[in-house]
Amino acid sequence: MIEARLQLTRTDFALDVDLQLPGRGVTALFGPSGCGKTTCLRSLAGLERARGRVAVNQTVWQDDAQKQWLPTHRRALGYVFQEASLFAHLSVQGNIAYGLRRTPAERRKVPHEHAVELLGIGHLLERMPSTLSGGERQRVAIARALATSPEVLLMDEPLAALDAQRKAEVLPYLEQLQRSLLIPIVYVSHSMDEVARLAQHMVLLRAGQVVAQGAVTELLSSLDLPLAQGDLAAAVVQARVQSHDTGDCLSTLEFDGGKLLLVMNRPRAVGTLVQLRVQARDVSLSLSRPEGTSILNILPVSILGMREDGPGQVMVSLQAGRPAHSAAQGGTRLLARLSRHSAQALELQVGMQVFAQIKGMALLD
Ligand SMILES: Nc1ncnc2c1ncn2[C@@H]1O[C@H](COP(=O)(O)OP(=O)(O)OP(=O)(O)O)[C@@H](O)[C@H]1O
Repeated sequence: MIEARLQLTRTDFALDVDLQLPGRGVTALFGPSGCGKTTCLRSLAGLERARGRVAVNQTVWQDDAQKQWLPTHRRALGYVFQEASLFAHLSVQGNIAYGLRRTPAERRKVPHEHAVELLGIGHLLERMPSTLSGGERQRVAIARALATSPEVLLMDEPLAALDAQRKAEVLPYLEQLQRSLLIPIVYVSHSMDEVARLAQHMVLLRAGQVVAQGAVTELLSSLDLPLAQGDLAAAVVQARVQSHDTGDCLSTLEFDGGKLLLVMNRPRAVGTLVQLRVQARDVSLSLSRPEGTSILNILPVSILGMREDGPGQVMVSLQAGRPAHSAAQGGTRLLARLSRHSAQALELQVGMQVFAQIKGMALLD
């Protein structure tokens, strides 16, 4: 668990946040350019001198009320910058060993071979940084940060300096880290695709303040947040591959709310976890189950909320798998963007059970 209360004032900017971040998985710091994501991350690391309190797993890194302050090198953290900052005069092996030397023996929990293996850089150990691609350099920088056995990994847009191909090369390693590490990762990004793919938790920042923090799937579909507004609004669905029909290239995916069918040219193994992005504009609603339609995915859903969304449009938040009034937790959130005319014609109301037709969805990988 990471708790941080941070305040910092600059001429044109003030950071004032109170964060409670889970002790596992990836938390994304998300928001528009200049909202304070990097400042927040640097303040957590002690690279900026914000006022307040920071505690990681009950270890206090900073508490101004108690006049406590640990400098960055005494905080058990790994920091990955946008551009990998490797020591040019040291080999890959030397760079990783440098991180290791910095760590007291009693704190070494991640064997250096494990960091090397997780990032797939075993074959690069003798190489010098100048001979590496951008993606490889960044993987080495992440391994070096991990080799220090941090209690938390702080990453500031680690993919931002990479082209699309390099990004695609590094992303699977980040996913792997997320799955196999027991430490939390705080990940700055302004790319919703990255957030949807990597993060389970999200802090939404605007002008130095927290607009909302919570599960990514919930924040994406909260009608009172800007993420669930406009033409690009989308929900993320976590699912598991249940079976694959090779004849039709059609996979059946199981999720908390039912089953979905997806044409997959490159089928994933049964049991694989996948994430799907379902755009609000690709979901339409009907009062009864449509028949004789080419649409593969039709789900019974209940209406959680509705909100005007631009001229003549309505955004509807939906719950698949559990009735809206059910006390049971769970189910999966979806969004549908409809014309106000249709919403009125169907007399849609909060709490109603309807059918969602999903015209398309994208696999996030
Ligand atoms: N060293 C600095 N001195 C003065 N102002 C700064 C400094 N660094 C950042 N700022 C300002 O502080 C605010 C927050 O910057 P920050 O870099 O944290 O935002 P961000 O959300 O990470 O932005 P981006 O997505 O563009 O990287 C901005 O208004 C920025 O101009």
